[in-house]
Amino acid sequence: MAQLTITDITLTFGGLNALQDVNMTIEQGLITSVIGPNGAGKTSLLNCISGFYHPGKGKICFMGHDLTHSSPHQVSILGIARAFQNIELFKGMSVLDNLLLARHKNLKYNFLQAVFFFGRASQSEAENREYVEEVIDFMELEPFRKKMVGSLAYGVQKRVEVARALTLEPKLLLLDEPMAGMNLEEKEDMVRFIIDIQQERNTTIVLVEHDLGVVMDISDYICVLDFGQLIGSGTPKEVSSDKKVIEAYIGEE
Ligand SMILES: Nc1ncnc2c1ncn2[C@@H]1O[C@H](COP(=O)(O)OP(=O)(O)OP(=O)(O)O)[C@@H](O)[C@H]1O
Repeated sequence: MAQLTITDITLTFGGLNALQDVNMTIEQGLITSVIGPNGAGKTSLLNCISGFYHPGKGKICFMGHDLTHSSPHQVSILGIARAFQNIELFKGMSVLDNLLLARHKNLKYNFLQAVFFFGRASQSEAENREYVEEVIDFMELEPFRKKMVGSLAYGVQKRVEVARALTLEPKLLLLDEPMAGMNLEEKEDMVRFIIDIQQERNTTIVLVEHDLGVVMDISDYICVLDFGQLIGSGTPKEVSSDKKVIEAYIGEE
């Protein structure tokens, strides 16, 4: 079943079409990877889905909601979370505090209840903490929970970035190069986490990743962009034997 449909979107910067007439369907529960050479439009696509950019033309629908012109906050409330290519964490705060802060949007109490910390305020706070602790456990971040994010190894920071997105209880998780700059062991760990997020948390994943070995291994479906246009899509097997794709991208590797 389609969870997200992208219909004919075009995004222009000055005279440059970062995305041109792109159509894509993201199926619920699957890992869909978006690949393409540098500058192909992959991050621009994630920016359109997550409300940071608004396409000049076309439509983006998520579970029946038109989010073409929604803000990042509205998109996140609908159940789409994103882990950024450049880690977007507060480096001077602990892992636990970063995750609690991200979860802030779920607080369900008014100003008075917050000031006196009664009723819904204390209950909501307890539920948030419980959820964050579960995410810490799931992402195996227990040894780092009180550590400042800035003091952690890069691979662990990337894992915290994914955990931050998970605290929003996403139905759709957008991962922008989650393995960039990682060593082999860190990559293997991240691959395992991505598969667990899909299978155990029943979360749809859109993955932008340059490591084609990883992409071919874990994707259910692959979309290939080149100069802002969708030039191919299909299963890893279909895409890897698509002549146009080989010419534009895989042939370069
Ligand atoms: N804010 C912006 N202003 C102007 N041009 C932009 C902006 N964002 C992206 N672009 C341009 O749009 C095109 C697509 O960029 P985008 O970052 O989406 O590509 P990408 O496939 O993610 O590349 P990479 O793999 O290098 O991250 C590029 O030519 C880029 O220079």
